[in-house]
Amino acid sequence: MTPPESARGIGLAVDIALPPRLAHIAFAVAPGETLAITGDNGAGKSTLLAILAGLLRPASGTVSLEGRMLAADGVHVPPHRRGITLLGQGAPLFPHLSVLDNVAYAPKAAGAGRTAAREVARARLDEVGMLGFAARRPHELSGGQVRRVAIARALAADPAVLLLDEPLAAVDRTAAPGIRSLLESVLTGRLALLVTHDPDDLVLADRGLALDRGGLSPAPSPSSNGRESSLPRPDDDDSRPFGGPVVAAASLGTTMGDTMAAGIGAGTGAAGTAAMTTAGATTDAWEAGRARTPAEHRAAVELLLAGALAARPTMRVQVELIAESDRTYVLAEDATAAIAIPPFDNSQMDGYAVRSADLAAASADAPIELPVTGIVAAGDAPGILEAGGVAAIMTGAAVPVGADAIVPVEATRALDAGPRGFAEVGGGVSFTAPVASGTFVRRTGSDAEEGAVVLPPGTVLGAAQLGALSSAGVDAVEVHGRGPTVLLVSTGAELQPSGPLEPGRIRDSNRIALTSALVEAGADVRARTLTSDDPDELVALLAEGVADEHARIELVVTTGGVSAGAFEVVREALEPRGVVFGSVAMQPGGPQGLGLARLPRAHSDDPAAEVHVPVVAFPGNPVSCLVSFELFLRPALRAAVGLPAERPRAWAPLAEATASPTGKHQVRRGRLDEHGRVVFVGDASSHRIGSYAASTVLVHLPVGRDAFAAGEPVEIWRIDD
Ligand SMILES: Nc1nc2c(c(=O)[nH]1)N[C@H]1C(S)=C(S)[C@@H](COP(=O)(O)OP(=O)(O)OC[C@H]3O[C@@H](n4cnc5c(N)ncnc54)[C@H](O)[C@@H]3O)O[C@H]1N2
Ligand code: MOO
Repeated sequence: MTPPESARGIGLAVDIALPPRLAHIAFAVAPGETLAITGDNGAGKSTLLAILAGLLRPASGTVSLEGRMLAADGVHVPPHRRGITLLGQGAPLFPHLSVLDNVAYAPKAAGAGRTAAREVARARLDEVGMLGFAARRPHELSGGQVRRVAIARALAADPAVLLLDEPLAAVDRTAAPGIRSLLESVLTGRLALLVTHDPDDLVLADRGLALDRGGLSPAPSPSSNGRESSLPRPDDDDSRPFGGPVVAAASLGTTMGDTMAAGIGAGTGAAGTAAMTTAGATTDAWEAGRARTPAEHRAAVELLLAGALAARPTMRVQVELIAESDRTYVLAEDATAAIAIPPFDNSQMDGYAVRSADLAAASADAPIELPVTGIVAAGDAPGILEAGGVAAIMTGAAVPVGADAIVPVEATRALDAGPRGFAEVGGGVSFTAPVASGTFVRRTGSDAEEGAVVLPPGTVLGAAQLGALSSAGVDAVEVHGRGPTVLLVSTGAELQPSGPLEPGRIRDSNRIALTSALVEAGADVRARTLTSDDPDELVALLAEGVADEHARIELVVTTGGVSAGAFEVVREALEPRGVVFGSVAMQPGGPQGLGLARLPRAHSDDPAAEVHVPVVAFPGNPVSCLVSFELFLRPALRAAVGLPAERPRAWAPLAEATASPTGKHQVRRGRLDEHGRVVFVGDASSHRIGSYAASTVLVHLPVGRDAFAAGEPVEIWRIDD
């Protein structure tokens, strides 16, 4: 595949503050050059690609391509007008399209007719070895196959600039060499950025830069692919193409990239399904003046928070402290057995340790009598069993060397019975049956071998897990730390935080409900109530909260003041400061706000000084804000601290017929009856927090339907765990 005409003469120049730490990075990529970017997790490599693709706005700085400004103060060329294609790590396929049409989507979006687009798609699918799967739907493919189709889709766009984020990471091992050589030919002479951990991938690049938390530096061993480009190249050390050294800019406080994530809904609008984010393919619904699907909005929230939530610190905690704590701890690393479980061969029964060969001829008619040569109690060091003798042994005691089976005491007869039916040392025991070697012996390491992984990362440490760690001699483990520190601000002049209610006032129940929800998702919460509809007061409160050195706020969540009323305090305060407000085609939770807010820096001598903080603005209705939290924020927060992101999901038939707004994905509250059918609790009104509290499931009624019949299966999320 040769690069398109449009790739000729292009150079990419980047000079930005990179979230989350706003390290100043500057570099250029020459026409035809492939630049590899390596470096730490969480340093911002994927964020950098998202900024170049136009999915995120840089907090400050410029991105230009062939002299054309793509991003600068006041400039944001949308993703589909950049001529840049991003193959992101997720790069999900459209679930409702065939493999062929998924790949044909890219050339079609670029203006090709259906037949021509499909022709291109077939060629690309052939190159990745997936032509035989053209008619299949994505759910019929393995993870590695999905990745190959995503690669084909990225290449089918034939972009002037290609951004590849760990392109081979999810490709099955057998297919990887073929895909690598395909990429090699695709990248030849094409301007590309390749983010990778895999040293083997560096062969694809002309040059490497390492990105760490401080910024960029030349990669330790920039590897050349040996290709000779006839196109002009930057200087060898051009991590500083603009003359100055690469410096880490002073942190502007808590930060994250602004976003107007491009998202393509799954078409069904099913809440919670990951949105498609393919730069170059589409534009953001809000930017186009449309409502986002829930999936699109979830993707936008996740993009906004990607920097704040990535690579959070982990910590080492004593197993004993975890057992005593009421916090939920999640393993961040493999826990490996320091000692085997069990640590030595031991008896599963009270009885006699024997050499099975000695009893081979035993039968009821011809019992074998053997002398007791010793007694082994649990805790005794293992002894030796000589041939022709047996040892009385207790459950959990070490099996003597030489013994290979245990016969329970009740299956024997002591010739001179001592205490509890056991023969005394020196007495005889009669055996009436042979015993297979290994019987009732708990072998060393049969539960976990020494050095084996007892529990993988992501394990929630409950009673059994902590017991296993203790058995395996693990005294301390690496666990996830807390999630982000969140400033939760509920707004509304009607709110009364405490005391007997005055006329027209209500309790600030969102503050209580969302504090609990955020804590359950691992966050640290600082909650405030703004009992005013004055935007300046909200800005002052936020600026003050974010400036608090001790709190180190990483995310602001607000409730209320986002819709169409006369006093929409959140919208009025934050719309001019970079937060974007729009609709999500769902009910409840229709009006939403999201973005990186530029706030005045409190206590600064410079009146122009700003801090930037991500803001997720939920509607004020109590059900709306909790459902919004469930769909948009909870998964990302929980995933960031290693907790299972999603609610347990299932399908269940409706016990009763219901109506739903056609143009919206509706989320209702319900319970399961004794036949496992969904019964609604309360109606769809979003003030009914009491009905919500009595519910055990959230019920999803997808967009595009206005009526659901009794007996029809619907998706439910369990919220009672
Ligand atoms: N003309 C229109 N009116 C409304 C629209 C619309 O599109 N056009 N959208 C409705 C929808 S949908 C929602 S949801 C709400 C969202 O409103 P706001 O986010 O602006 O929230 P408020 O107006 O401040 O409050 C709504 C509702 O919730 C109660 N509330 C607010 N905060 C709390 C709290 N902390 N604790 C308990 N209850 C709270 C508040 O008293 C209101 O009853 O707008 C609709 N209107
Ligand atoms: O969409 Mo509002 O959130 O009905 O209730």
